[in-house]
Amino acid sequence: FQLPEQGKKKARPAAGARNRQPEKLHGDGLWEAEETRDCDQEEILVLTDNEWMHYAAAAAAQCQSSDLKAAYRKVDRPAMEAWYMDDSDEDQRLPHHLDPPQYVSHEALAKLGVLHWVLDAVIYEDDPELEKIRADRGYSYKDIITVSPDKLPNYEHKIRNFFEEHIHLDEEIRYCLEGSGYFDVRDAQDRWIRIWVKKGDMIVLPAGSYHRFTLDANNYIKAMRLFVGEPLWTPYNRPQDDHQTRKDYVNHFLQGQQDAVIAH
Ligand SMILES: CSCCC(=O)/C(O)=C/O
Ligand SMILES: [Fe+2]
Ligand code: NI
Repeated sequence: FQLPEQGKKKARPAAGARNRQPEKLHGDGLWEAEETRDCDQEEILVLTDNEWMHYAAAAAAQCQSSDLKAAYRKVDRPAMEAWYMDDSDEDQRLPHHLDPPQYVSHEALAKLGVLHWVLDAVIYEDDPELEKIRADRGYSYKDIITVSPDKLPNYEHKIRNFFEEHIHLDEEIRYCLEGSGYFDVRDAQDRWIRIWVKKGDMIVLPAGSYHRFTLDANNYIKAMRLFVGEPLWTPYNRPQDDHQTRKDYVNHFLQGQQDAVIAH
């Protein structure tokens, strides 16, 4: 693959893909890398998702400009989707969109303290970008969990517990290496937001945030679990409103957003 020269090249999703429903952007979508070699010469490369991942990763690794690096990372695959949930009792593995769907931006997730990166899961065993995040955030511990009916011992019991609304006293950090699943979080008005995590998505749910996890209809996820120090996976099921970790989360992330709604 050609690598970008600083400031000269742009990359964007294939034009046809932009008008499709967000779900269809995943998987077998094609990407275009538009390379401007000099002022009047342009070349469009059409790449598969996998090729594009490698192209973008290589470009980011060799590029000097941090602005350009960010631009390449941003478009290297479709954004992780999140949406408000309906309140139907149907199978938890279904998407549970509102009608019409109401998507939630990454900025709105960030206000709830939910962090997100897209990494190249193909190279997870030796990925400088992952190692940088681990070093920056002190994620000294890691292991891998596979959640599927045939791979996870005591599957039924565990999947039930994952879907009980709970908090942890530390961040919940998960990096999806294969498959997919839903992490549900509460917004400041206590509405459920469903976050669809797929291969390459790494998310952090803050300590004290109510959340739950379920597989989607594919029934399979392989994820890296990370932690600062010795891991504690203990869930504290809702209600935990008197727990100091919960109070700290509410004060830090939700209070301002709740006040803003009341002021309207
Ligand atoms: C994909 S990791 C399984 C879910 C989990 O570990 C957890 O703690 C959910 O809240
Ligand atoms: Fe959890
Ligand atoms: Ni993001």
